[in-house]
Amino acid sequence: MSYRVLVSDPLADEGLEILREFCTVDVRTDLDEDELVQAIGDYDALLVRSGTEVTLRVIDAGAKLKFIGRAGAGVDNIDMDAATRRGIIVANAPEGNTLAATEHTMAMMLSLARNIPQASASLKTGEWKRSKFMGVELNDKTLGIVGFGRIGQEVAKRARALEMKCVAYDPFISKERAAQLGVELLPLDELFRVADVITVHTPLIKETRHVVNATSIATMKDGVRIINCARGGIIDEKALAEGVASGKIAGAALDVFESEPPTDSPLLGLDRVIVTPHLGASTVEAQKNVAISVARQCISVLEGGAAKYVVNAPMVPPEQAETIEPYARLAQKMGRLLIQLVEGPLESVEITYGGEIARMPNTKYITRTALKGLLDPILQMPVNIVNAEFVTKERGIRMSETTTEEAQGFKNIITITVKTDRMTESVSGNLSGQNKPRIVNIGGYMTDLTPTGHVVISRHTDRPGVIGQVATILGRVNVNIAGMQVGRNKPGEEALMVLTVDSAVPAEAMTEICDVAGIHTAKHAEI
Ligand SMILES: NC(=O)C1=CN([C@@H]2O[C@H](COP(=O)(O)OP(=O)(O)OC[C@H]3O[C@@H](n4cnc5c(N)ncnc54)[C@H](O)[C@@H]3O)[C@@H](O)[C@H]2O)C=CC1
Ligand SMILES: O=C(O)C(=O)COP(=O)(O)O
Repeated sequence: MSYRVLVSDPLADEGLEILREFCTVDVRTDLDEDELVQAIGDYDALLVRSGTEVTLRVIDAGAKLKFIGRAGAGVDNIDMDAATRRGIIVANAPEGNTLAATEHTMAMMLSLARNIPQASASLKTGEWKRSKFMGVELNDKTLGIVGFGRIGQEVAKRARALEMKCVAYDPFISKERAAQLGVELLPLDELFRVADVITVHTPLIKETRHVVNATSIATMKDGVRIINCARGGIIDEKALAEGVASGKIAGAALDVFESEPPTDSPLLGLDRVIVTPHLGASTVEAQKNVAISVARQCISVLEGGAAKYVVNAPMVPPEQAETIEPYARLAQKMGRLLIQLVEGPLESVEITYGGEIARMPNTKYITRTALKGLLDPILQMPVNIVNAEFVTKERGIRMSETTTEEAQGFKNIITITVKTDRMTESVSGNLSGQNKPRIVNIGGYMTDLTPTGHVVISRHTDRPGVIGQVATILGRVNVNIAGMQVGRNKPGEEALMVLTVDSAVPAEAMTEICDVAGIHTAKHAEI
């Protein structure tokens, strides 16, 4: 059991059992931030729910951390930039608790409409007040759904069954998808104007912070009811409390809060506000689902594999992996070759996808592996698929990815061009029959190189005697030449020579080769 996993929020036994088969697992749900910072250095993975703030300090202290798993959907409690910079894979379990959160939302809406929590509490104190708890029907009312993703859509299906009219706002969902579910997409301001009940189901991001605020509340119907089973912070709690206190808002149902647990929130003192302590995902079924999902992803990542729901790196669906992976491996080798051919700090990297590969949806993934190939050999920190783009940008290296139909006579071609403060170099590669990787062009000269092992790549004046001298030097240091290719554009001008050799070339021999009359540049590279 070489891997150690820290579980810092309650996780269902079904997940813990899977983890324990492969790892040493510590469940410690009582740690504050300082204690977590103290402890995390010993662990390869951290699994959380919403109760743990995975801050920059925690991530920085997690020297061995490779994986942070969120047993649930929302990842706003994890410092994503910090994890990404460190190359730590963050994954969640976004599907496992959708129905639990949906059903909780429906329960909240029905409770709001019929004052069930208040009536229950009143009766338990010995009262019998039937007129005080007069409710409203949901039938025929308009439900406004802000955020029409997994939960928003499931809520809509159930609200339609209650014969509510459903309208939704989500800038990333098509009208057609909404129409299939009998839902009309509206601009947000219009949704706020027409809805009798508003429920929010977005992630908490800067665009959604306080979307329900004093200004938007003023545009809503008098007597509107508002539900938040998504994230505290999507609704401005102060504005909500004022709206409820003034009677503008007939009631609010909250499962989540800006600060959890909410201590001195004015909302807790209002009769017309019903609350639950972040119970949206708290069903036996959902907890089993999310625990199993993160446990499996955790083990897969620790064993060098992929995670299904990575949040901070491009994901390749399993059915596309077979096509994409060989290109990713080629691009990584091209990056690795290029970095050994150039001198000086990198200024820009340009990656062009030509031919059929240009139409594939996962070029971002290939780009990151190319960047890993380029940067991993020269940086102290490990560069991987998670942090490759982040590290590139952080180092001020301009990066561009272009796609074109033009494939220079091949079916597919990838070209990587790098500029440093003193030179430009490019490498093109493709996959030939049976996905065999080839380097087909270096710096504008055609080649046909299998990218493995040691190579010497030189530019020289195309005249008799130069190649012979290089071969003599290599012979003298006992480096066997396995293959040779020379490319030139015109006789007598510059030519590019690629020598595949069976072992590394000593530095002194490379210096000697560079000094041969007629040699312009010469580099040894291991691909
Ligand atoms: N109370 C609880 O225990 C639970 C809460 N949640 C929370 O519910 C929320 C929704 O979860 P899912 O439906 O699973 O996520 P999802 O990712 O399937 O859906 C979120 C939707 O919000 C949309 N969106 C993004 N930016 C938007 C914007 N600016 N305006 C409007 N819509 C925007 C996205 O396009 C997406 O369709 C999340 O905040 C999640 O953390 C989820 C599960 C349990
Ligand atoms: O999945 C989510 O986004 C949730 O909010 C559920 O939170 P929890 O795992 O119950 O702390």
